Amino acid sequence: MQRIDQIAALRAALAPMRRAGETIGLVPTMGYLHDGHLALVERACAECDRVVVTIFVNPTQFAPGEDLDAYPRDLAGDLERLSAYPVDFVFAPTVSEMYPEPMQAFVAAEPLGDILIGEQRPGHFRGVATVVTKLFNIVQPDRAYFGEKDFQQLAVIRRMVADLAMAVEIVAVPTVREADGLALSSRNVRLSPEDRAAAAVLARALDEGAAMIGAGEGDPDRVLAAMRATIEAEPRANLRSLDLRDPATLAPVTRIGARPVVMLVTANFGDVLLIDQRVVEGNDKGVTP
Ligand SMILES: Nc1ncnc2c1ncn2[C@@H]1O[C@H](COP(=O)(O)OP(=O)(O)OP(=O)(O)O)[C@@H](O)[C@H]1O
Ligand SMILES: CC(C)(CO)[C@@H](O)C(=O)[O-]
Ligand code: BAL
Repeated sequence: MQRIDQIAALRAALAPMRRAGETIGLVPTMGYLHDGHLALVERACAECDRVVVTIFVNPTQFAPGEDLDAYPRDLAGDLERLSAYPVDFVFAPTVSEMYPEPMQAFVAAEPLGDILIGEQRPGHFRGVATVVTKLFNIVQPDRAYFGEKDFQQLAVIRRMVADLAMAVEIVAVPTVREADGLALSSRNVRLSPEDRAAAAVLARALDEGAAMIGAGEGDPDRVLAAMRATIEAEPRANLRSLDLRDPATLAPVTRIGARPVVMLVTANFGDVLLIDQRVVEGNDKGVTP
């Protein structure tokens, strides 16, 4: 495993591999790696001849006042964790390597990036779409791996790749969870012990919604009301958003039927914003019991 921090050096190292017909997998991350990231790495290693993991806390996806400075970082620990996998390159550029000059070209992710989390974090998905495009241009991967936990991010990237005819296959990896259901996230480390324990309520609410839908509930408002009550019963949770949407378009769903739906939640515990999601297959009853 080779650590590279220059764009030109990574391109030079990958070029002969690409010419030799080897497939290249890309796992973009912001570091502070946990088992969720490692599930992406493991999948990439299983499916691609060469694997590049990128570690870059991208400033352009953080709005002023967000947690850019507080975002956890541990490059030495990340390299140690990655050394257990057959990763070829860890690309960990500095901000000035990625953005040597103020940017004048961006990838807009609209309107999909303006709704839901985009309303809470204006400009976030423009920053994500732009840096992911830049990473795609640097690495030119055959496949790129993203977690379902960041469900809207995955939807934005899929649309970007389709709309702009990017030659990369997007692979979605299921969310890895703690024993109590909490989705692994780099930000979990910033939770107080009390908030960490309380945060499991998000996964419990998602389970509850899934169970209602599985039992035949067809009214999204009833599902969301039950989930909201569960989350609001936890005093440490500050619910920011709770939505039930079409997984492909993220459009609101008025009736749950045979088609899958996705439940999306964001909540603050202290100043830490957590997100979670769950896709449910829908039900063929479409009735409110
Ligand atoms: N629990 C998880 N299971 C599977 N994939 C995950 C999980 N958490 C993050 N990922 C994926 O890892 C990639 C890098 O994510 P990132 O570095 O932002 O980590 P993160 O833990 O999501 O951080 P944060 O939630 O604090 O933003 C993304 O594609 C993300 O969806
Ligand atoms: C995809 C990504 C690495 C872009 O900075 C980031 O948004 C993340 O870690 O999910
Ligand atoms: N996992 C998404 C990156 C962010 O929160 O900025």
